[in-house]
Amino acid sequence: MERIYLDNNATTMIDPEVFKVMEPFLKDKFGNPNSLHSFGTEVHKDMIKALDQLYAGINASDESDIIINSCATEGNNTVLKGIYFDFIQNSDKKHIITSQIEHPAVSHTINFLESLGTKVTRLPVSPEGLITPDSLKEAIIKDETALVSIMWANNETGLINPVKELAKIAHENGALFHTDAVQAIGKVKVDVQDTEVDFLTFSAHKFHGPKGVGGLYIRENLELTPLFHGGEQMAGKRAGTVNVPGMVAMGYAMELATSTEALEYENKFVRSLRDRLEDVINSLDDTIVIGDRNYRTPNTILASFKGIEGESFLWDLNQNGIAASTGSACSSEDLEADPTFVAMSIDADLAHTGVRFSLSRFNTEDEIDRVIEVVKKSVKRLREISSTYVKGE
Ligand SMILES: Cc1ncc(COP(=O)(O)O)c(CNc2co[nH]c2=O)c1O
Repeated sequence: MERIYLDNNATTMIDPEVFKVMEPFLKDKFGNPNSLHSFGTEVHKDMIKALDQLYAGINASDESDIIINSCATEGNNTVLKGIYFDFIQNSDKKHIITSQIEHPAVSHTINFLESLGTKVTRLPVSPEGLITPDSLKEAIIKDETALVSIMWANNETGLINPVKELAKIAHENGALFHTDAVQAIGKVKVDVQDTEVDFLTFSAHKFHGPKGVGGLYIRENLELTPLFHGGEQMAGKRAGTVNVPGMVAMGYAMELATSTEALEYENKFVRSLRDRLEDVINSLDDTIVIGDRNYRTPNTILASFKGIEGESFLWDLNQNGIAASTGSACSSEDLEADPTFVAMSIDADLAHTGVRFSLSRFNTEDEIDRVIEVVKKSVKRLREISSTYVKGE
């Protein structure tokens, strides 16, 4: 059976063209870039090219930093624990503001910092599922709030937060602004100069690069105590031998994912596939799609099917060769109601029925045609055998 992959918010396939660029650095060009001999120095120009691609991809200024690390989880920890070391522990600014719907890489790290004495405010989402500037204005404490950390786009709903406005409010009150942009890169335009964010994190495997490599953007004239200590790699900002194959691959993946043509393809063709599937889901009885599609990343649907446990639906889809998820794979084993649904005060029984479909540029019209047929049959079958579902109740 041909399998259909619709879980791209969890991870994406490496673009074959990216793999071609990466392969030599997994074979002949294996040198340690810190080595002074030719095996080390011969990879420098490729690393510089990769950095140029990353800077261009998010429109970072030459004076800013992009640190190559292992993933967005590391980047989020670096920012949050760096703020703890440099502000919470060593200044009058002891308050961090975040949201109730961050990925665990942010929320669990902030929970840990709270256990160490950090004052934390977790902003609720609006009924539309967004973090509003007004909610930040109410919570921020001038010259006491050290950092505001709000994700650019939510991994479960795809909903996009107004990071430019939120960063402005943070700066007006003497706070720095971090955004976890994992779900935004390659889907919407990410411009760190236009939005004036101070820290931004991303992972290559979310935009058709390899797993195990990510990036942390740090605005010019800012420094944080590093998470790792050791060698002098990344000018002492991130110790450890650089993952050259991953870095080179991530640079090219960033170029391919953020070009004007790529973003146009994502927001026209991929979105048209998403909208076609979403329209069919909306046509089914007792289903809801979370969030206004015009305020979501173009590839994501988080839908709730009354009377059908999310896990059961996923199993049925998987039996038909279709890969989706109940939300973040990091918590897909967790049957707790999806925090996003709870934060948006969606009925508890619906919160257990969330299924996320996340498309990519590698999906086709024929695939979506088959997904639509399977979804309609699965929903019908699962409701027929449901002991709780009564149409319209
Ligand atoms: C918003 C966001 N931040 C951070 C991460 C962590 O990225 P990593 O460090 O590269 O693992 C993810 C991964 N999100 C998901 C992983 O599986 N399903 C998801 O939605 C994410 O979606």
